[in-house]
Parts: sequence; C-alpha cells; structure tokens
Amino acid sequence: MYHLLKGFREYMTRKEEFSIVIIGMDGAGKTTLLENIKTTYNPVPGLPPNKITPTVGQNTGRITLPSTILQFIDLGGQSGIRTIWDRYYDGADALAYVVDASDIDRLNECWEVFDNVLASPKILGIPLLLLANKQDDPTSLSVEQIRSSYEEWWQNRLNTLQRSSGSSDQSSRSASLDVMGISALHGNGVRDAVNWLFLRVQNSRARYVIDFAHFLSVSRNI
Ligand SMILES: Nc1nc2c(ncn2[C@@H]2O[C@H](COP(=O)(O)OP(=O)(O)OP(=O)(O)O)[C@@H](O)[C@H]2O)c(=O)[nH]1
Ligand SMILES: [Mg+2]
Repeated sequence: MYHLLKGFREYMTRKEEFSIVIIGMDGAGKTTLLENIKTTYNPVPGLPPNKITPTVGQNTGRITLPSTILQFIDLGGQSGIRTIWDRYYDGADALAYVVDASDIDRLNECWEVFDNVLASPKILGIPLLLLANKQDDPTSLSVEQIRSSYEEWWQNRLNTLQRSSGSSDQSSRSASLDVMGISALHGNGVRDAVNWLFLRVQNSRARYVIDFAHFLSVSRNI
C-alpha cells in the first residue's frame, strides 16, 4: 500500500504532458497556428509566417504551462498526406481541426474531410475543437456561419442518403461541437483556444485521478 500511495503522490505532483494533434486541409493555417502558439508561449519565437511552407509530414512544438506541458503536433493537410492522420489519433489527448473560414469554395471538401475524421473510432472520447481560422480576413465566415455551414452540409448528406430519420443525430452532432474563431496570423483567439484545449485535457486527467482514487478505495477493502 505504501508504494501505491507513493506512486499516487508522484503521479499527482509531476508535470503532466499532453499531446494535441492539429489537423485540417492544406492551407487552413495549421502551421501558422503552431508557430504563433510557440511565439506566444515560449521565450524562443516560432517561425514568422513568411518562412512557413506547406507541411510534408509533421511539425511539433512544446509549451510549458504552470502545471502542464502541451505538445502540439501539426500534420500536413494535402490530400495525399491526410492518410497519416489516423496514425496519430491513438496518442492524442485532444484534436484541433482547423478550417480556412475564408475559403468558401472548399468548404464542402473541408466537411467531407472532417466527416472522415469523425468517422474514425479512434477519436471517440478525445476532446475535439473546431477552429474557424483567418477571422482577420473580412471575407471569412464567422463562427456561427461556419457552424451553420457544417450543419447544412450534414443535412444535405443525410438527404442524399435518404436518411430522414437521422435529423436528431445531426442536431446532437453540431450542438456538441465546440467551434472557436481565431486568426493564426495575428494571434487573435489563440490563447482562448489553447486554454480550451488545456482545460479539456486537464479534465480528462481529473477523471483518471477519480478512477485511481476509486481503485485505491476498492483495494483497501479487499
Ligand atoms: N489572413 C490570414 N491568413 C492566414 C492565417 N493563417 C494562415 N494564413 C495563411 O494561409 C496560408 C497557409 O498557411 P499554413 O499555415 O501553411 O497552412 P497549413 O494548414 O499548415 O497547410 P499545409 O501545411 O499544406 O497543410 C499562408 O499563406 C498563411 O500566411 C490567418 O489567420 N489569416
Ligand atoms: Mg502546414
């Protein structure tokens, strides 16, 4: 029991590290977001936007918060590379799906790609944040418009599949979807998005602690 309690104490006091995977279509602004997060939180700034090129593979960045380390993994979004995303879901504590809110012509494709992400059983239970990026661009859709666009896309898809009974499924899907607006280029909303991710991964840790405490109380009674 002593070792169990010692282990529990060490578990409670160590700086927990969480992995956050950033996905989204090519050009959505994922790497710009990652580099902005580095600049915002680290003493060494991230790459300036004019030095960022399309990602082939992945980029990573770590930030240290008072009680937590967040490790961000930004994956390339070009169609040929999207097949690698699935491999990263297993180790992910949270997912951020970045949308280019100014690229209205590609929104349908964006929702198809998003739907594929949602269809993966590996992401069940992982906090998921939808980021409507490029809010600094006056042509960008707002957070509400992005949410409506997804709802509309989903409804059309149901209609195409002639699954009219699925409408309640659709409403629960979009109602539980967290959407935030950001400008990865200028940093607006980036701290709020990082706070959301931090709180969600912390909450999932709290659940583990409750489970462990429950395990301890059960083992005491054995
Ligand atoms: N106006 C505006 N442009 C942005 C913003 N974020 C990114 N961009 C621009 O969008 C383009 C693509 O940005 P990236 O960060 O390379 O996009 P990505 O999602 O990493 O793309 P892949 O690596 O190909 O998957 C660049 O020209 C960025 O400067 C933003 O918040 N506002
Ligand atoms: Mg990139």
